[in-house]
Amino acid sequence: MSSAVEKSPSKTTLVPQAMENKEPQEDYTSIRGKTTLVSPTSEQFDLLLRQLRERLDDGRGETIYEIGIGEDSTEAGLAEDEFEASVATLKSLASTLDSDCKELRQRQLEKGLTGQFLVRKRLDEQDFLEIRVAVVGNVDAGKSTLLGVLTHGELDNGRGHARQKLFRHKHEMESGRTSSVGNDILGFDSIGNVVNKPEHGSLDWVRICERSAKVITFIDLAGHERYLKTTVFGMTGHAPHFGMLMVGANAGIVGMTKEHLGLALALNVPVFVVVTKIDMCPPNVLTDTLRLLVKVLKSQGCRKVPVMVRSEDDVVLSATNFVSERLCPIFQVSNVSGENLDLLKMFLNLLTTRNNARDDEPAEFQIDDMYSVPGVGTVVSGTTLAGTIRLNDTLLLGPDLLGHFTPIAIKSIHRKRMPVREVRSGQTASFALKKIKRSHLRKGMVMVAPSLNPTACWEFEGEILVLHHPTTISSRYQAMVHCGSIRQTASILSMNADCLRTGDKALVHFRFIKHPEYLKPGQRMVFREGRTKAVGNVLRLIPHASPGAQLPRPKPNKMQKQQHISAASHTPSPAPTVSTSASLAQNDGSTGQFEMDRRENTPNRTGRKSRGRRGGRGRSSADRTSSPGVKPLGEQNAGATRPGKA
Ligand SMILES: Nc1nc2c(ncn2[C@@H]2O[C@H](COP(=O)(O)OP(=O)(O)OP(=O)(O)O)[C@@H](O)[C@H]2O)c(=O)[nH]1
Repeated sequence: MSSAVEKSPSKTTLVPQAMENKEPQEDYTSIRGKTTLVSPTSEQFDLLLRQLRERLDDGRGETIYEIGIGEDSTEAGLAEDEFEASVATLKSLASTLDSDCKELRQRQLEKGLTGQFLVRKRLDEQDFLEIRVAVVGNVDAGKSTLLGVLTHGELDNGRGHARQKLFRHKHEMESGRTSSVGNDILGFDSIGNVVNKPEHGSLDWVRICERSAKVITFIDLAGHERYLKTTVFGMTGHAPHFGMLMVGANAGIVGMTKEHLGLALALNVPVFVVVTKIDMCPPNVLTDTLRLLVKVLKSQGCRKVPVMVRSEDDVVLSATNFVSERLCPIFQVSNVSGENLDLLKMFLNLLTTRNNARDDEPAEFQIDDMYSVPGVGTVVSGTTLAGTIRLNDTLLLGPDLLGHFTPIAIKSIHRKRMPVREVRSGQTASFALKKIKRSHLRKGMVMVAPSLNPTACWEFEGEILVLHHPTTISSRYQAMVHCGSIRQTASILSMNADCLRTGDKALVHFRFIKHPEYLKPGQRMVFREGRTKAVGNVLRLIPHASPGAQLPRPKPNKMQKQQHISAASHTPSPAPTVSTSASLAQNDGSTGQFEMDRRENTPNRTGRKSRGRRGGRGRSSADRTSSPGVKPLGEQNAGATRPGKA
C-alpha cells in the first residue's frame, strides 16, 4: 500500500518528466498496494529498492515519495502503526541507497494517514544537484535584498542593509541599483536544511558546496530598464531552470515587471512570484496588487494558474506540481520581519530540474563570461549543455571571428569555486585555459567535443513572433539576437512577409553583422532592440554564407583586421571552417595555441577589460582572492581558480 508518487491522485504531475518518457523497466504491480511498505517480503523489498533507485536517478539524486496511497485513491490512508512501519521501511530503503528521508507533510484522510517524504541522495563532497533561478522584477522590488536575506540568513532593516552584501560595483553601492548579472548561492543538505553560514559577513562557497546536496544558484538580474540587455542575457545565457519574479507589494505590477514576465514566458522558463514588503504595505494596497497579479497571470498572454502559497502543504503541492509549467506559485514575504521566508526556502529546497540528463552525449559548453586571473591565465565560465567534461579532455573552442574552432585542453575545472574532476550536463563550471588571451574570447563562444564537427554560421532562418514593436519591422531591420549566450546584432535579409507588426509571426532569414556564431536548430532566441521584442526558434542554419557577402560590413576592429590578414595566408576559403583535424593533433596540452599565435601581436586589452563589467566587478574574484582581505564576489570568477588547485 505504499505507493510511488505517480500512483497518487495527482499522479501525472508528480512524476519527473524524465520518467514519463521512459519505458517502465520493471514490473512494479506487486508493490502498488498502499500497505506494501508496512511489512514487505524480501522480493518486494528488492523491487521497492530498484524502483526507488530508478526514481532517484531520474530525479538526479532526489524524489518525493508518497506513503499510504494505493491504486485506488479513495482508499488512501493507513492506520497509525501501519504508517509508522511504512516510514521505517522507507527510511531503510533510503539508507540502503545512501540517501536521507525527510517528512514533508502528513495528511489525515478518511481511511487513515498518508505522507509525502523527500528522499535525497547524500552526495559526496564534490557533487551536488544544481538548480539555477533567475531573479527578475522591477527596480526596487527587493531582489537583491531577498537574496541577501536568504543567503546570509540575516533580516533586512528596510533601508538596504541586506543588499549591501551582494553589490559588486561601487556605483551599485551608491545608487542601490543592480547593474550586472550576479550570482549567489543557497545550499541545502540532504534533509533540506540551509547550510549557508556567513563567516565575518561573507560566504565560503567551497564549504557550502561541500556540505550541500543541492545548491540553488540565484542569477540576480537588474530591474532597471537601462540594463535590460544584461537582463535578457542573464535569462538566455545563464540557462536558468526557473524564474523568480519579484513584485514590491506597495508598488505593484509596474515598470519592467510585465516585460520580465513576458521574457520568462517566451523562453519557456517556469515562473514563481514573490511579493515583498508586505510588512510596510497597507492591506488594501496588498489586496489590489495581488488581484492585479492574478489577473495578469491568468490573462491570454500568460495562461498561468496562480496558487497562493500560505502553508507547508501548499509548498509541497506547488513544488511537486511546478514541473507542469502552467502553475505559478505566489509567495508573500517580508525581508524585514521574515514572514513566510521559511515557506519560500522550503519551496526552493524542493525545486527539481526539468531537464533530462544528457551526460552521455558529446560535450557542449556555452561560455557566458571570461576572466583574466593573475597566476592562472584565462578562465571561462558557462554552462555544460550536454555531455561530461573531464580534466585533460580536449575540446574545440570557437568560433573565433573567422569561424574557426581551436583545440583546447581542460587543465582545471571549478564548480562554484570548488575544484572538481568533471562537470556534467546541466552544471555550470569554470575552466582555466592555457595559452589563450581573454581578449580572444567572447561571450557566445562554445567548447564542444571534436566529434560534433562544429561549424559556425553567418546566416540562419528563424521562426519568430513579434511581441512588441511600435511600428513595423521590414527587411534590413537590425536588432540584437540573444540565443543561449550569443548576443550579437543581426540584420533581417528577407522574410516571408512584407513587414511585421506586433503579434505577427514569420519565417525570417537573419545575418549576423560582425562574425559567425555556433547555433543549433531548435534553439530558443530573442530578437530585441529596446523594448521591441520578438521571440522564436532557430529553424535552419544557412551554411557557407561568407563574411560580407550581402550587406555592407561594419568597419573591422583591430583584431578583426589582424585575423583577416593572417587568414589570408592560412585559410584558403573565406567560408567558415573548422580546424578540427589540426586541432586534434594538438592533444598534448599545448591548448591549441596555433590559432592564437596568429594574433600574438594583438595588443593585450585584458587588463582593461577585466576591470569593466561583471567580470568587471572590478577585478575577477580570483584576483581578489589573491589579495589578502578582499573577498571574492560572483560565481564563476571561480577565478577562485588557483594554480595547482584542480
Ligand atoms: N520594509 C521592507 N523593505 C524592503 C523589503 N525588501 C526590500 N526592501 C527595501 O527596498 C529597497 C530596495 O530593495 P533592493 O533589494 O535594492 O531592490 P532591487 O529589486 O534589487 O532593485 P534593483 O537592484 O535596482 O533592481 C531597499 O531599501 C530594501 O531595504 C521588505 O520586505 N520590507
